[in-house]
Amino acid sequence: MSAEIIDGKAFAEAFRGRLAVQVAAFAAAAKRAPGLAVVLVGEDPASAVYVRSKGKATRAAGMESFEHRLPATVAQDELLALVDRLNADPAVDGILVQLPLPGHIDERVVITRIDPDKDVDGFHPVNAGRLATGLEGFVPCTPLGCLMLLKDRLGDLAGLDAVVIGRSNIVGKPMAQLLLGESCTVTIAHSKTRDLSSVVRRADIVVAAVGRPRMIKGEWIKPGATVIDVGINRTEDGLVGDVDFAGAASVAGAITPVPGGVGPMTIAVLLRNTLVSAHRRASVPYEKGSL
Ligand SMILES: Nc1nc(=O)c2c([nH]1)NC[C@@H]1CN(c3ccc(C(=O)N[C@@H](CCC(=O)O)C(=O)O)cc3)C=[N+]21
Ligand SMILES: [Mg+2]
Repeated sequence: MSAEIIDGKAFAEAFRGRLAVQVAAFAAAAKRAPGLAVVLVGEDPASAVYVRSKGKATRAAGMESFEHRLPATVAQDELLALVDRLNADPAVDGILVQLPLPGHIDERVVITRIDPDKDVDGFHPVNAGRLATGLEGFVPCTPLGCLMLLKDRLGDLAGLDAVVIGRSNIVGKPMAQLLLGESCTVTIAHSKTRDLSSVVRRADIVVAAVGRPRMIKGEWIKPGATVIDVGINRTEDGLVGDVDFAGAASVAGAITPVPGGVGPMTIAVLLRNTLVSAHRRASVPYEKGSL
Protein backbone atom coordinates (compact mmCIF):
# COMPACT_ATOMS: atom_id res chain seq x y z
CA MET A 1 0.00 0.00 0.00
CA SER A 2 1.61 3.24 -1.16
CA ALA A 3 -1.22 5.69 -1.75
CA GLU A 4 -2.05 8.49 0.62
CA ILE A 5 -5.55 7.95 2.00
CA ILE A 6 -7.63 11.09 1.47
CA ASP A 7 -9.54 11.57 4.72
CA GLY A 8 -12.82 13.06 3.50
CA LYS A 9 -14.40 12.66 6.90
CA ALA A 10 -11.75 14.80 8.62
CA PHE A 11 -11.79 17.32 5.76
CA ALA A 12 -15.58 17.60 5.97
CA GLU A 13 -15.50 18.04 9.75
CA ALA A 14 -12.96 20.85 9.52
CA PHE A 15 -14.96 22.48 6.73
CA ARG A 16 -18.18 22.25 8.76
CA GLY A 17 -16.38 23.89 11.68
CA ARG A 18 -15.42 26.86 9.48
CA LEU A 19 -18.99 26.96 8.11
CA ALA A 20 -20.44 27.20 11.62
CA VAL A 21 -18.42 30.39 12.20
CA GLN A 22 -19.70 31.84 8.92
CA VAL A 23 -23.28 30.81 9.75
CA ALA A 24 -23.03 32.75 13.02
CA ALA A 25 -21.77 35.82 11.14
CA PHE A 26 -24.67 35.53 8.67
CA ALA A 27 -27.22 35.16 11.48
CA ALA A 28 -25.87 38.27 13.22
CA ALA A 29 -26.15 40.29 10.00
CA ALA A 30 -29.50 38.94 8.77
CA LYS A 31 -31.18 38.48 12.17
CA ARG A 32 -32.13 34.93 11.21
CA ALA A 33 -30.46 31.57 10.69
CA PRO A 34 -30.13 29.97 7.25
CA GLY A 35 -32.86 27.34 6.74
CA LEU A 36 -32.75 24.00 4.93
CA ALA A 37 -35.91 22.01 4.14
CA VAL A 38 -35.50 18.29 3.53
CA VAL A 39 -38.37 16.24 2.11
CA LEU A 40 -38.42 12.47 2.53
CA VAL A 41 -41.08 10.40 0.75
CA GLY A 42 -41.54 6.84 1.98
CA GLU A 43 -39.64 4.75 4.50
CA ASP A 44 -36.54 3.52 2.67
CA PRO A 45 -34.19 2.88 5.63
CA ALA A 46 -31.02 4.11 3.85
CA SER A 47 -32.76 7.35 2.85
CA ALA A 48 -34.05 7.81 6.39
CA VAL A 49 -30.50 7.49 7.74
CA TYR A 50 -29.19 10.12 5.28
CA VAL A 51 -32.02 12.49 6.09
CA ARG A 52 -31.40 12.12 9.83
CA SER A 53 -27.68 12.80 9.46
CA LYS A 54 -28.40 15.80 7.24
CA GLY A 55 -30.74 17.22 9.91
CA LYS A 56 -28.14 16.68 12.62
CA ALA A 57 -25.35 18.32 10.61
CA THR A 58 -27.64 21.24 9.70
CA ARG A 59 -28.44 22.00 13.34
CA ALA A 60 -24.82 21.47 14.44
CA ALA A 61 -23.77 24.17 11.94
CA GLY A 62 -26.29 26.59 13.48
CA MET A 63 -28.84 26.37 10.70
CA GLU A 64 -32.54 25.63 10.90
CA SER A 65 -33.66 22.22 9.65
CA PHE A 66 -37.22 21.76 8.40
CA GLU A 67 -37.96 18.08 7.91
CA HIS A 68 -41.02 16.89 6.00
CA ARG A 69 -41.95 13.21 5.87
CA LEU A 70 -44.63 12.04 3.44
CA PRO A 71 -46.01 8.51 3.01
CA ALA A 72 -44.77 6.43 0.05
CA THR A 73 -48.31 6.57 -1.37
CA VAL A 74 -48.50 10.38 -1.46
CA ALA A 75 -49.96 11.82 -4.67
CA GLN A 76 -47.52 13.68 -6.89
CA ASP A 77 -49.71 16.79 -6.69
CA GLU A 78 -49.49 16.76 -2.91
CA LEU A 79 -45.69 16.64 -3.07
CA LEU A 80 -45.71 19.46 -5.63
CA ALA A 81 -47.95 21.50 -3.33
CA LEU A 82 -45.42 21.07 -0.51
CA VAL A 83 -42.61 22.20 -2.85
CA ASP A 84 -44.69 25.27 -3.73
CA ARG A 85 -45.11 26.13 -0.04
CA LEU A 86 -41.37 25.73 0.58
CA ASN A 87 -40.60 27.87 -2.49
CA ALA A 88 -42.78 30.63 -0.99
CA ASP A 89 -41.50 30.31 2.60
CA PRO A 90 -39.05 33.13 3.38
CA ALA A 91 -37.41 31.08 6.19
CA VAL A 92 -36.38 28.39 3.69
CA ASP A 93 -33.13 29.06 1.82
CA GLY A 94 -32.56 25.53 0.54
CA ILE A 95 -34.89 22.70 -0.53
CA LEU A 96 -33.78 19.08 -0.90
CA VAL A 97 -36.20 16.38 -2.02
CA GLN A 98 -34.50 13.09 -1.19
CA LEU A 99 -34.07 10.79 -4.22
CA PRO A 100 -35.05 8.22 -5.31
CA LEU A 101 -38.79 8.92 -5.22
CA PRO A 102 -41.46 6.17 -5.42
CA GLY A 103 -42.15 4.88 -8.92
CA HIS A 104 -45.50 6.68 -9.38
CA ILE A 105 -43.80 10.07 -8.98
CA ASP A 106 -41.91 11.69 -11.85
CA GLU A 107 -38.63 12.92 -10.35
CA ARG A 108 -38.03 15.38 -13.20
CA VAL A 109 -41.36 17.10 -12.58
CA VAL A 110 -40.60 17.45 -8.86
CA ILE A 111 -37.03 18.70 -9.32
CA THR A 112 -38.13 21.19 -11.95
CA ARG A 113 -40.77 22.56 -9.55
CA ILE A 114 -38.13 23.65 -7.00
CA ASP A 115 -37.19 27.34 -7.24
CA PRO A 116 -33.74 27.19 -8.92
CA ASP A 117 -32.51 29.77 -6.39
CA LYS A 118 -33.38 27.38 -3.52
CA ASP A 119 -32.14 24.27 -5.33
CA VAL A 120 -29.14 23.56 -3.08
CA ASP A 121 -28.80 20.08 -4.64
CA GLY A 122 -28.08 21.77 -7.98
CA PHE A 123 -30.33 19.28 -9.79
CA HIS A 124 -32.68 21.78 -11.52
CA PRO A 125 -32.04 22.10 -15.28
CA VAL A 126 -31.53 25.84 -14.80
CA ASN A 127 -28.62 25.13 -12.44
CA ALA A 128 -27.22 22.46 -14.79
CA GLY A 129 -27.31 25.11 -17.54
CA ARG A 130 -25.69 27.71 -15.31
CA LEU A 131 -22.86 25.30 -14.50
CA ALA A 132 -22.39 24.41 -18.17
CA THR A 133 -22.22 28.07 -19.21
CA GLY A 134 -20.21 29.46 -16.29
CA LEU A 135 -23.02 31.36 -14.56
CA GLU A 136 -23.42 31.59 -10.80
CA GLY A 137 -25.86 28.99 -9.47
CA PHE A 138 -25.78 25.82 -7.38
CA VAL A 139 -23.40 22.97 -8.13
CA PRO A 140 -24.41 19.41 -7.09
CA CYS A 141 -22.92 18.60 -3.68
CA THR A 142 -21.09 15.35 -4.43
CA PRO A 143 -19.06 16.60 -7.42
CA LEU A 144 -18.27 19.89 -5.70
CA GLY A 145 -17.06 17.92 -2.66
CA CYS A 146 -14.87 15.80 -4.94
CA LEU A 147 -13.40 18.94 -6.51
CA MET A 148 -12.58 20.36 -3.07
CA LEU A 149 -10.67 17.18 -2.18
CA LEU A 150 -8.82 17.25 -5.52
CA LYS A 151 -7.78 20.90 -5.21
CA ASP A 152 -6.70 20.38 -1.62
CA ARG A 153 -4.32 17.65 -2.74
CA LEU A 154 -3.22 18.79 -6.20
CA GLY A 155 -3.62 22.58 -6.15
CA ASP A 156 -3.92 23.83 -9.73
CA LEU A 157 -5.56 21.13 -11.90
CA ALA A 158 -4.92 22.86 -15.26
CA GLY A 159 -3.76 20.52 -18.02
CA LEU A 160 -4.25 17.32 -16.04
CA ASP A 161 -5.95 14.35 -17.71
CA ALA A 162 -9.19 13.55 -15.87
CA VAL A 163 -11.45 10.58 -16.49
CA VAL A 164 -14.96 10.54 -15.04
CA ILE A 165 -16.55 7.11 -15.13
CA GLY A 166 -20.34 7.54 -15.08
CA ARG A 167 -22.58 10.06 -16.84
CA SER A 168 -25.44 10.69 -14.41
CA ASN A 169 -26.97 14.16 -14.13
CA ILE A 170 -26.21 14.07 -10.40
CA VAL A 171 -22.51 13.17 -10.42
CA GLY A 172 -20.83 12.32 -13.74
CA LYS A 173 -21.96 15.22 -15.93
CA PRO A 174 -21.53 18.01 -13.33
CA MET A 175 -18.16 16.50 -12.25
CA ALA A 176 -16.97 16.68 -15.87
CA GLN A 177 -18.15 20.33 -16.11
CA LEU A 178 -16.28 21.26 -12.93
CA LEU A 179 -13.05 19.59 -14.12
CA LEU A 180 -13.40 21.32 -17.49
CA GLY A 181 -13.82 24.58 -15.59
CA GLU A 182 -10.45 23.84 -13.92
CA SER A 183 -8.90 23.37 -17.40
CA CYS A 184 -8.45 19.62 -17.15
CA THR A 185 -8.59 17.48 -20.29
CA VAL A 186 -11.79 15.60 -19.50
CA THR A 187 -13.01 12.22 -20.70
CA ILE A 188 -16.44 10.90 -19.70
CA ALA A 189 -16.52 7.10 -19.77
CA HIS A 190 -19.61 4.93 -19.33
CA SER A 191 -21.05 1.46 -19.85
CA LYS A 192 -20.59 1.62 -23.64
CA THR A 193 -16.99 2.84 -23.50
CA ARG A 194 -14.60 0.52 -25.36
CA ASP A 195 -11.39 -0.54 -23.62
CA LEU A 196 -12.15 1.26 -20.37
CA SER A 197 -8.89 0.09 -18.80
CA SER A 198 -6.84 2.00 -21.42
CA VAL A 199 -8.95 5.11 -20.95
CA VAL A 200 -8.44 4.99 -17.18
CA ARG A 201 -4.71 4.25 -17.52
CA ARG A 202 -3.91 7.65 -19.02
CA ALA A 203 -5.67 9.62 -16.30
CA ASP A 204 -3.99 11.75 -13.63
CA ILE A 205 -7.42 12.06 -11.98
CA VAL A 206 -9.94 9.21 -11.86
CA VAL A 207 -13.46 9.87 -10.58
CA ALA A 208 -15.48 6.66 -10.31
CA ALA A 209 -19.27 7.09 -10.18
CA VAL A 210 -20.77 4.01 -11.81
CA GLY A 211 -22.49 2.23 -8.93
CA ARG A 212 -20.81 -1.15 -9.48
CA PRO A 213 -18.88 -2.54 -6.54
CA ARG A 214 -15.07 -2.71 -7.04
CA MET A 215 -15.37 -2.39 -10.82
CA ILE A 216 -12.28 -0.21 -11.32
CA LYS A 217 -9.18 -2.39 -10.96
CA GLY A 218 -5.79 -1.46 -9.55
CA GLU A 219 -4.02 -2.51 -12.77
CA TRP A 220 -5.98 0.17 -14.66
CA ILE A 221 -4.61 3.01 -12.54
CA LYS A 222 -1.62 5.08 -13.67
CA PRO A 223 1.05 5.08 -10.95
CA GLY A 224 0.70 8.21 -8.82
CA ALA A 225 -2.82 9.09 -10.03
CA THR A 226 -5.43 10.58 -7.68
CA VAL A 227 -8.48 8.34 -7.35
CA ILE A 228 -11.84 9.64 -6.12
CA ASP A 229 -14.38 6.91 -5.39
CA VAL A 230 -17.98 8.13 -5.37
CA GLY A 231 -19.47 4.64 -5.15
CA ILE A 232 -21.63 3.68 -2.17
CA ASN A 233 -22.46 -0.01 -2.69
CA ARG A 234 -24.01 -2.09 0.05
CA THR A 235 -22.63 -5.63 -0.30
CA GLU A 236 -22.26 -8.73 1.86
CA ASP A 237 -18.87 -7.38 3.00
CA GLY A 238 -20.42 -4.05 3.97
CA LEU A 239 -20.15 -0.68 2.24
CA VAL A 240 -17.72 -0.72 -0.73
CA GLY A 241 -16.85 1.75 -3.46
CA ASP A 242 -16.69 1.48 -7.26
CA VAL A 243 -12.91 1.06 -7.03
CA ASP A 244 -11.06 -2.07 -5.95
CA PHE A 245 -9.52 -0.21 -3.03
CA ALA A 246 -6.74 -2.63 -2.08
CA GLY A 247 -5.57 -2.97 -5.69
CA ALA A 248 -5.78 0.74 -6.48
CA ALA A 249 -4.13 1.84 -3.22
CA SER A 250 -0.94 -0.03 -4.18
CA VAL A 251 -0.45 2.11 -7.33
CA ALA A 252 -2.32 5.38 -6.87
CA GLY A 253 -0.73 8.50 -5.39
CA ALA A 254 -3.85 9.14 -3.33
CA ILE A 255 -7.27 7.58 -2.97
CA THR A 256 -10.52 8.21 -1.10
CA PRO A 257 -11.81 5.38 1.10
CA VAL A 258 -15.44 4.19 1.31
CA PRO A 259 -16.79 4.99 3.81
CA GLY A 260 -15.02 8.12 5.04
CA GLY A 261 -14.18 9.70 1.67
CA VAL A 262 -16.64 11.45 -0.60
CA GLY A 263 -19.85 10.75 1.39
CA PRO A 264 -19.17 13.12 4.29
CA MET A 265 -18.18 15.85 1.79
CA THR A 266 -21.63 15.65 0.18
CA ILE A 267 -23.33 16.72 3.40
CA ALA A 268 -20.76 19.44 4.15
CA VAL A 269 -21.27 20.97 0.68
CA LEU A 270 -25.05 20.82 1.15
CA LEU A 271 -24.63 23.06 4.20
CA ARG A 272 -22.26 25.29 2.24
CA ASN A 273 -24.77 25.68 -0.61
CA THR A 274 -27.51 26.50 1.89
CA LEU A 275 -25.39 29.23 3.49
CA VAL A 276 -24.55 30.66 0.04
CA SER A 277 -28.27 30.67 -0.76
CA ALA A 278 -29.06 32.48 2.50
CA HIS A 279 -26.47 35.16 1.70
CA ARG A 280 -27.87 35.70 -1.78
CA ARG A 281 -31.51 35.75 -0.70
CA ALA A 282 -30.88 38.11 2.22
CA SER A 283 -28.47 40.25 0.16
CA VAL A 284 -25.79 39.81 2.83
CA PRO A 285 -22.47 39.90 0.98
CA TYR A 286 -19.82 37.25 1.57
CA GLU A 287 -16.20 37.09 0.52
CA LYS A 288 -15.78 35.22 -2.76
CA GLY A 289 -13.85 32.01 -2.22
CA SER A 290 -14.51 32.03 1.53
CA LEU A 291 -17.31 29.50 1.17
N1 LIG B 1 -31.83 14.95 -3.28
C1 LIG B 1 -30.82 14.17 -2.90
N2 LIG B 1 -29.62 14.72 -2.63
C2 LIG B 1 -28.58 13.94 -2.23
O1 LIG B 1 -27.47 14.47 -2.00
C3 LIG B 1 -28.79 12.54 -2.07
C4 LIG B 1 -30.05 12.02 -2.36
N3 LIG B 1 -31.04 12.84 -2.79
N4 LIG B 1 -30.29 10.69 -2.24
C5 LIG B 1 -29.30 9.79 -1.74
C6 LIG B 1 -27.91 10.28 -2.05
C7 LIG B 1 -26.82 9.63 -1.24
N5 LIG B 1 -26.22 10.69 -0.47
C8 LIG B 1 -25.23 10.49 0.48
C9 LIG B 1 -24.90 11.43 1.43
C10 LIG B 1 -23.97 11.19 2.40
C11 LIG B 1 -23.34 9.99 2.47
C12 LIG B 1 -22.39 9.73 3.57
O2 LIG B 1 -22.18 10.54 4.44
N6 LIG B 1 -21.74 8.55 3.59
C13 LIG B 1 -20.82 8.17 4.65
C14 LIG B 1 -21.41 7.06 5.50
C15 LIG B 1 -22.21 6.06 4.71
C16 LIG B 1 -22.88 4.97 5.52
O3 LIG B 1 -22.30 4.50 6.52
O4 LIG B 1 -23.99 4.58 5.12
C17 LIG B 1 -19.49 7.75 4.05
O5 LIG B 1 -19.44 7.51 2.84
O6 LIG B 1 -18.53 7.73 4.79
C18 LIG B 1 -23.63 9.02 1.52
C19 LIG B 1 -24.55 9.29 0.54
C20 LIG B 1 -26.85 11.84 -0.75
N7 LIG B 1 -27.80 11.69 -1.67
MG1 LIG C 1 -39.68 7.64 -10.10
